[in-house]
Amino acid sequence: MDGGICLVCLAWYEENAEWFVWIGQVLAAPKVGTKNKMVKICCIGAGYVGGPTMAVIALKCPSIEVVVVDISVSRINAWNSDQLPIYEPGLEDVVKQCRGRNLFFSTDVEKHVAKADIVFVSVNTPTKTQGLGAGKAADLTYWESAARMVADVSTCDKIVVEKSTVPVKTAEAIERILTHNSKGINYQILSNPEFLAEGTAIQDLLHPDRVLIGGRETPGGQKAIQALKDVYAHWVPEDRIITTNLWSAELSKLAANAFLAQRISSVNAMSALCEATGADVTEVSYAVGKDTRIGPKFLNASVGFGGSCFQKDILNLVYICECNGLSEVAEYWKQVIKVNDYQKNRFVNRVVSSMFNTVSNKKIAILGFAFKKDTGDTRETPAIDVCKGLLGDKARLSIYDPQVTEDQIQRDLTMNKFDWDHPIHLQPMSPTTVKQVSVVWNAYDATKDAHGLCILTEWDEFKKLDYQRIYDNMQKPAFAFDGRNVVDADKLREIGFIVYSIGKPLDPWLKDMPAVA
Ligand SMILES: NC(=O)c1ccc[n+]([C@@H]2O[C@H](COP(=O)([O-])OP(=O)(O)OC[C@H]3O[C@@H](n4cnc5c(N)ncnc54)[C@H](O)[C@@H]3O)[C@@H](O)[C@H]2O)c1
Ligand SMILES: O=c1ccn([C@@H]2O[C@H](COP(=O)(O)OP(=O)(O)O[C@H]3O[C@H](CO)[C@@H](O)[C@H](O)[C@H]3O)[C@@H](O)[C@H]2O)c(=O)[nH]1
Repeated sequence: MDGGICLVCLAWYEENAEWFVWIGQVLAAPKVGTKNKMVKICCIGAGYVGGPTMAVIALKCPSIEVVVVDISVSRINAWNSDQLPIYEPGLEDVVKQCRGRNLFFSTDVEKHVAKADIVFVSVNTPTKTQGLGAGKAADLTYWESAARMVADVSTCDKIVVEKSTVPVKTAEAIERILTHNSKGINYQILSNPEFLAEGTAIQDLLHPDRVLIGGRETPGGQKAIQALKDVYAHWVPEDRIITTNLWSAELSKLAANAFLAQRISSVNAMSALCEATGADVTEVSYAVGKDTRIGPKFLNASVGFGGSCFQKDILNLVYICECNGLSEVAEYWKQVIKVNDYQKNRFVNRVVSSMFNTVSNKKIAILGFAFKKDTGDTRETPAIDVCKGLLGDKARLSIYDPQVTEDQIQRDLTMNKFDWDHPIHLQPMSPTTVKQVSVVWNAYDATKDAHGLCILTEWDEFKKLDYQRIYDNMQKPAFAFDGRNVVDADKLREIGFIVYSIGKPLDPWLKDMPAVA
């Protein structure tokens, strides 16, 4: 009789197995964001992304407690002081409104991770410098150690959010680490890549074009997506919150950066052709960008793109393509970086060849060192390559940037490629200095007695300088090389400068100089 009942049950269970699995997953999904429970968010990594992103979440969600944790004591101390560790317009105001209310910065990583419902992981994911995939693949050491720590210390169910930019399929690896010894704790992994740009981070976070959330297509995964959506819904319109599967979200981040960087390399490639033909790259960009299918943004020719993301993420994409046997696709994206390197070299060659083929012992003023305006960030800034190129030709450099310290500049000019994003280099380094380099605190000191000046960052103040005063205090002939097309070249020529602007018809002086490779 008993056996008969069991058989009936079994048949019924088999018929409804899918339903049972669904119910099981819903019950097992992390109990996050349920009514009457204050959601606790912890973000691992208090850097350029973790700090501003969490500050905006805290600002917009007063009912959520947000703690940002980091292993770097100096960074956390700075976040808790009046001198925030990063410069971003509007950031200080947001932090001041929330810090101590529902926004906290701490080095007590384990304590805060243990209790959090949602853990964002926003640690650095630099390019590997050694071993398999060195120079291309993403180094996930910091991500992996963060994930292992989460698994070790967790005391409640968690949604773990990939905020860092990671290779596609990373979530699978993270899932394995978390669930291998889960001690009954349920984890859901979400991919929620960040699209903010530095210098406009707060505005980008307050008014994002889109928020992307990728998760598993299981009921548990969907529930986790909804919990994160609920956080963003405090201020982001629903139609801007896109949900996808995990791999689409991970890959979309790399794709977006590759597309953006590709536009810059395209316009920079055109700038070389403009110089050779007498076309003007600004006019070409304007005409091309007027096509609504192309659009006007991100078409400014420059000395090259910089920043911690574009090169790293494209190299990562190239590596993933190669690993998947897609060598033609890998080659296609590699070209974006090759053109960027070409553009930086072309600029250095132009400076040297214009100045009688040598800058040895000549003073060159470098105006701007950050990778773009409104940030003090120098990671992968084109200024590093340009300065190293000029130093290679034995120039003496006098550098001015309104937001970058002497210590940072010296460190950047002595560091090896790809080393900058590894935590050991976030610590103070031995005071090796490049003797041919001096760092000054205004553009007039930098240019005094200089043979030439190079504008490498588009800081607004460089548009408004008194170029007559600068010219009067420089050696003659006085050269101006505008790597960002910020100055009025005609006005400078009237003053007496010999001017080079990226992608513009060449000054007669430069035309007569030997061809630039
Ligand atoms: N900078 C940007 O504009 C930007 C924008 C979008 C995405 N991203 C991506 O976001 C991620 C973070 O970038 P970032 O610019 O904020 O980097 P960052 O170097 O400024 O910050 C990362 C922080 O993580 C900390 N950290 C590393 N391992 C840790 C650990 N195990 N526990 C605790 N803290 C740890 C480091 O000390 C550092 O302070 C990267 O993957 C990057 O590609 C960056
Ligand atoms: O028309 C342009 C636009 C930008 N740049 C240069 O490109 C680099 C990158 O600029 P930007 O993209 O504005 O700054 P990032 O902070 O590096 O932001 C990029 O990288 C982030 C990290 O992944 C992403 O989140 C952002 O969406 C993406 O724009 C800088 O050197 C700019 O000067 C140009 O040369 N020409």
